[in-house]
Amino acid sequence: MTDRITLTGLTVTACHGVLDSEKVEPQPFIADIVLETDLRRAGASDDLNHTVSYAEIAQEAEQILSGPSVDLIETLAERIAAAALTRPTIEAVEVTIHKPQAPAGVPFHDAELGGPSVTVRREQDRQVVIACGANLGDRGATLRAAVRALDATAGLTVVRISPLFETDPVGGPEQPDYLNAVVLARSRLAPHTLLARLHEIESWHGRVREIRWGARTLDLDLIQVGDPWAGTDLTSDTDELTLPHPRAGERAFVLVPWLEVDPAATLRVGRDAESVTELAGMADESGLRPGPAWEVL
Ligand SMILES: Nc1ncnc2c1ncn2[C@@H]1O[C@H](COP(=O)(O)OP(=O)(O)OP(=O)(O)O)[C@@H](O)[C@H]1O
Ligand SMILES: Nc1nc2c(c(=O)[nH]1)N=C(CO)CN2
Repeated sequence: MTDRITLTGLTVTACHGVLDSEKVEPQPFIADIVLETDLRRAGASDDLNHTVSYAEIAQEAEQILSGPSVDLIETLAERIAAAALTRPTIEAVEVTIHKPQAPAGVPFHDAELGGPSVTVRREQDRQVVIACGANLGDRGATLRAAVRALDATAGLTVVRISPLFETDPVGGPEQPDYLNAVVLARSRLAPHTLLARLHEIESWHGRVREIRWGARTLDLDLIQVGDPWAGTDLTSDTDELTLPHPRAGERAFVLVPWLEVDPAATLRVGRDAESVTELAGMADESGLRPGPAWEVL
């Protein structure tokens, strides 16, 4: 995403440095912070909750800069970047720390903006689980194209693709059998950006939403973002986006392919990270059969 929020010239006088004199004689430290984040939703809604408050980021950085003394400006940059990345909507952050009056034994031309600086860039990197299904048209070709489109998404890398399963439809009106698969990916993208991308790929394949659980050319569901076992997964509880996917834990057509790409997978159920193997053991697997090989599609 090329959208950015930029904070330039945040200045704090503090005692960071390797030299003993720097520990007692305050000098200015200046931070420039660039947050990479998808601003389309906030731009459309005018809602602060859909973006990141620059004031919050600035105050947090100010606290780090005026906090306990450290030796290196690298440490300050790293800490500011790590704090910014705790927000789910920030895809990446670049932090530059200037130390214009650093005692380096040489004169710098500009006492306010010259001198040494360090820049670090850190990216979000989360595991993403996406369930894919199709039961209209050339199901295999559609799923193949969808996986390609996922992998072509900037900020998302497909890591593993499960085998295809031929599955009986679960719920909804009478309809043809599905082909289902699960894709494991890594991504820096915020959950709403991921969802928007899944909808975009669905729409390229003529996906329409008329009947709940009705037949569809392509269905891409966001099952989980982050790792519940490590406590790093993201949750969301709106109709627009519910994370983890509220019905994933009982769907054999999601759980069984998921185990193929991650036998140790866990799914958040309430406060717990539950083993997907155990959940699959409780789900009704009778409607699942091996599907065609991806290679023959
Ligand atoms: N985790 C999620 N993944 C995909 N869509 C979601 C998720 N949470 C909420 N939604 C919302 O659900 C709405 C309906 O999605 P969709 O048409 O794919 O449902 P469905 O596949 O028929 O049913 P189900 O949600 O049971 O799989 C979408 O508008 C989407 O915004
Ligand atoms: N077998 C099968 N049944 C379903 C599927 C699906 O992908 N496979 N998707 C649904 C809504 O997402 C509803 N029912």
